[in-house]
Amino acid sequence: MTVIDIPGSKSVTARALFLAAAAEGTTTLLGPLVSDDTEGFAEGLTALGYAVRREPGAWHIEGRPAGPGADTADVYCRDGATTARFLPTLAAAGHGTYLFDASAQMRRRPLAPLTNALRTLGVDLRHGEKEGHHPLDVHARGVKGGALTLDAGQSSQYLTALLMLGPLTAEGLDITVTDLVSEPYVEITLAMMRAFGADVRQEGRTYRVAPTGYRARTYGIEPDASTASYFFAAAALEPGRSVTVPGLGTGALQGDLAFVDVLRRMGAAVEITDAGTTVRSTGTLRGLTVNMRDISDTMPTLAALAPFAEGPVRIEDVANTRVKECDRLDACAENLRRLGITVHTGPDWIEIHPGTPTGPAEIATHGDHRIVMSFAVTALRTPGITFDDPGCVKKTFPDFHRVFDTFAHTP
Ligand SMILES: O=C(O)C1=C[C@@H](OP(=O)(O)O)[C@@H](O)[C@H](O)C1
Ligand SMILES: C=C(OP(=O)(O)O)C(=O)O
Repeated sequence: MTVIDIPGSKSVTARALFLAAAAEGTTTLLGPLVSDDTEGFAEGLTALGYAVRREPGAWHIEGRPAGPGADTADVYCRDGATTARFLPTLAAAGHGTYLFDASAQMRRRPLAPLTNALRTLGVDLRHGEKEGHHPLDVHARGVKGGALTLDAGQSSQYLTALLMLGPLTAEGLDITVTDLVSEPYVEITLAMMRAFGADVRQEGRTYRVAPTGYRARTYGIEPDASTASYFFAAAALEPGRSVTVPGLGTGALQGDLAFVDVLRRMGAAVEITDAGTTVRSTGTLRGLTVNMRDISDTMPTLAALAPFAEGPVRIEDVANTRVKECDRLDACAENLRRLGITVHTGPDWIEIHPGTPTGPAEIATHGDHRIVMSFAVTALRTPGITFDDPGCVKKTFPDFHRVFDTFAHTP
């Protein structure tokens, strides 16, 4: 059995940084993810005038309940959608003029439902080049609050950003969603807001947030469940292998841990305890049809594992994976075909047929960390796989190649 220590969750670290910055007092985050996304978030906070002190294993943030310390700031959000969507929302609660920009891909990714909602709340917000996209200027003068209707059918991050804004408004916020993807990420948001002292209630499709502000605390970041999926998939693939990820067990916040239920349906042995999760190969990997709307960051992991299943693997309801770091449905199909695998795709689905992937082949990463980490699983059984941009794993797991290679060579 191999035990793998997975770095901290990107989603939990990003929320914790927002909540800590908005809280009364100084927060210490234990085990934050150190990667391009979360360093970009922390640097964005620093640019906005928050005091963030980073030491190995612990980040300390002095909260500013009244909003950013800077009157003006230029914030570069890099490639991280949590940064690009959460930070302008945090800044809106303060007083000042803040300019936000992001990577070329992040500029392409949608933002309009969030920025329109902020405008409905009275925030003076202007898009610099294209309506509904980065770059944007926020002329902040506090947010009164009120009621909103939101379409979060393309990204739950719009809802998360607005929920976290709620306690910082003068009168509170009621948000009614007409559509919602990636719902388990909203559960993370609600749990973490409450852990920082917020009063937020869900009544059907309406979320009611009271204007309480947040309280600082010491907060431990759990390992990243999406990152763990590559190791779980590798364990399910390799006869005789098993992997245990400590710290991701029954109490885990992240919905992406449900990826192990998909592996269980395919034939892997899965055990989830209070202490962690273990996946073991049984030598069987069945095909299946699975809806991954709730856990779509693990769609590429399953797609890359799929050729080794005994029957076709069909993944449904994942349209929003087309607006992530790349168009992930097309990127998975393109790369599987490069390996000689038969694949069909539709607007929101992909179907992968059993086959023996054959190299040599270069994987077109499209700068997407998840394409690299997913096809590293395929590469365990496919000699000759290389990546056109292996370094793009820095977005969430800079040390991925070393850790995965060590894992692959440990019996
Ligand atoms: O809130 C979050 O931390 C995230 C929500 C999900 O995005 P969508 O809601 O856009 O699917 C997920 O894909 C992303 O990696 C992180
Ligand atoms: C989609 C992702 O990231 P984000 O939307 O936070 O940029 C991801 O990490 O797979």
